[in-house]
Parts: sequence; C-alpha cells; structure tokens
Amino acid sequence: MKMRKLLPQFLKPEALQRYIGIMDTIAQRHFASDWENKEQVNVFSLAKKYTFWVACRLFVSIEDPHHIAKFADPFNVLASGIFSVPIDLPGTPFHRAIKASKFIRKELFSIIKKRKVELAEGKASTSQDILSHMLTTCDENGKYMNEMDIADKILGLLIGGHDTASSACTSIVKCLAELPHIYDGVYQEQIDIAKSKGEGELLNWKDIQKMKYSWNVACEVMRLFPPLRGAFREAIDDFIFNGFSVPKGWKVYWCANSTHKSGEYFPEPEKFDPSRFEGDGPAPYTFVPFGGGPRMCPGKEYARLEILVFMHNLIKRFRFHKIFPDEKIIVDPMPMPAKGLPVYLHPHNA
Ligand code: HEM
Repeated sequence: MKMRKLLPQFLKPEALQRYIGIMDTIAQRHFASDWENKEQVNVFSLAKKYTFWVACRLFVSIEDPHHIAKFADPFNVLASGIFSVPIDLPGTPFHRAIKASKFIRKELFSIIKKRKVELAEGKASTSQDILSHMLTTCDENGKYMNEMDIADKILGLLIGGHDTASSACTSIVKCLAELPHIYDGVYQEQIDIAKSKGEGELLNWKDIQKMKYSWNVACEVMRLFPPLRGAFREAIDDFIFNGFSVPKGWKVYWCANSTHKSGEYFPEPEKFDPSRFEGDGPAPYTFVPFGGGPRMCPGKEYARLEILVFMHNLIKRFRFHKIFPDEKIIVDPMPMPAKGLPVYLHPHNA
C-alpha cells in the first residue's frame, strides 16, 4: 500500500487531536528527567531525544525509556549514513548505516510479530498507533501489507519524522535565546495557558488553538532555517521557467530559500518578524518548509503539535541563554548549531 494513502488517515488533524495528551505526558517526563535540575543542557541532542520518544510511542507504542535508548543509537548511526558517500567497506559511515538498519529491521520485525499476536488475542487495539493501523488496514484489492513493507515504512517514518522536527525545535530555542522580546511574547501566551489548567491536567486541542503567536514564531524560525532545504521533482512535461526550457523527464530540485529569503515575498527577509504570518499570511507557495502540492509533507500537523507541546513545556519552565553567543549554524544535512546549542537554564521558580 502506498504511504500517501495510508498516512493521511493516521496523520489527519482529527486523529492527531487524541495524541496531544500523550505528547504532553512524554514532554513532561522528558523535561523532568533531562532538563530540570540541570544548569546547562545540549539542546539539539535533547530535542532529538524528545521527538524520537514521541515517534516511538505514537508509531509503535514503545514507551520504556531504556528500550527507546537502545533503539536510538542505531537510528543516529543510520541518519548520519544516509547522506554519505555510498562505499560499503568496514569503517565507512555507509557501512555502519547498513549494519544499523539491519539491527533496526530485526527489532521492528519482533515488535510486529508480537503485535500480531496481541491483536489476535484482543490485547492490543487497532487504533493505538500507526503499526496497528498498518496491520489492520487493507488496500482496495483487500490485500494487507507484508511485514517487510511495514518494517520499511515505519523505519522511514521514524527517520523522516524525528530529525526534521528536532532541527526545528533546536532552531526555535536558538531564536528565543537571541530575541528576548519574542521570548516574552511566547512566554505570555504559554503561561496564560499553563495557568488555565488544573493540577495534572494535560494539554488538549483547545490549548493548541490558543498557541497562535507561538506557531507564528515557529513558522518564522522555519522560514529562516527550513529543516529541509528542498526536494526533488521530475518534470512530467516540457515547460519553460524563468526563460529556461526544462524537458520532460528532467530531475529538478526546488529550494525553500529561493522564496523564504526573497525580499519580494518577505520584505526585509533577514528580519525576524512573526507578524508576517498574521491574517492571510505569506502568498501561496512562498512559505514552503513542508513543501507544497500533492506531495506536501503528510506529517505537517503532527510536527506542529509536537513542536507546540515542546515550546509549552520549555517556556513554562525556563529562561535560557546561549553558552556560545557566536555559535555557527551548520547544515548536515539539516541546519543545526555546530556545537549542538549548549544553553544555561534559568528556571522561573528559582
Ligand atoms: C518540522 C518537521 C517537518 C518538516 C519541516 C518536514 C518537511 C518535509 C518536506 C519539505 C517534504 C517534501 C515535500 C515535497 O516534496 O513537496 C516532506 C515529505 C515527507 N514527510 Fe515531512 N517534514 C516534517 C515532519 C514530518 C513528520 C513528523 C512526518 C511523519 C510523521 C513526516 C513524514 C513525511 C513523509 C512520509 C514525506 C514524503 C511524502 C511524499 O513523498 O509523498 N514529516 N516533509
């Protein structure tokens, strides 16, 4: 079954609304174990840990932090081998990535087998995560996906779904640390939401809808630091673009920065200004961190929720400042601070 058919069902806003509370529970546990009572933290590695934990829970229902940690290492090895020179010799990143992916597939197969039994015995629900969904949804010919297909798709999702979002979360922390007036705006919005909640009450869909300014800030961050620079397309017909003739069949690459950094669509493009997203917002197809058209990212709404839940949990706890004020941004292959963005934390309740 094609991912494009399956994913929108699982990732549509109505389905995702049920997961906000789960994301908040994970965020609270993550902040309690990895941020609270620390003087300084490395934001990039923690953001990756958080988004990976959310993905493990929502895609395959793995919750135990030890199990997730065991799983996370091979994923990092795999992620750093994906954009490497494809030479399969011992010691190369490519070779290590292949080994890691074999380990992950094996692990996924055992999770799939166990789930099949649990589903048959009525011990697991068909809607508890994307794995159950894949095992119980058939295509238009009544055919179910085989285990190999499922393992590959989950693997793709776990990679595609967590590295991008963790890059976005890290860039958000960077911008908030550098721009106190923007931090104050986000703080006000998030603290009002936090105060409106009862003891132990989790975030819900209504709270997310109140996070308008925070999402405008996140969008402005992704305009300046798009987690993916662009993607490939194949021309399905001859066409002329900007005076260049592109023949059918050519591979073309669209690049987010060509509009994100254009003064024509975003006046003073280097200025950080979340108000660009108020009202109607940018013109269609000019703000494209998630791509556009029929192949647009199906994980956009999922990413929006996990980013907002992250911002809420971070901002209601801390102010922070950068340990290296001039830390450079490198793109490898996503934008990230060269040292992983170490920051000093200042808890509000101190
Ligand atoms: C901030 C986070 C994210 C960003 C910036 C992002 C960005 C993108 C972009 C630019 C594309 C290519 C779209 C195109 O070619 O027009 C894409 C594709 C895709 N994304 Fe995301 N993504 C994010 C999070 C996620 C998440 C959380 C998931 C899964 C839950 C996901 C799943 C996918 C899939 C499966 C595709 C391939 C779609 C296709 O080829 O039809 N993404 N994403």
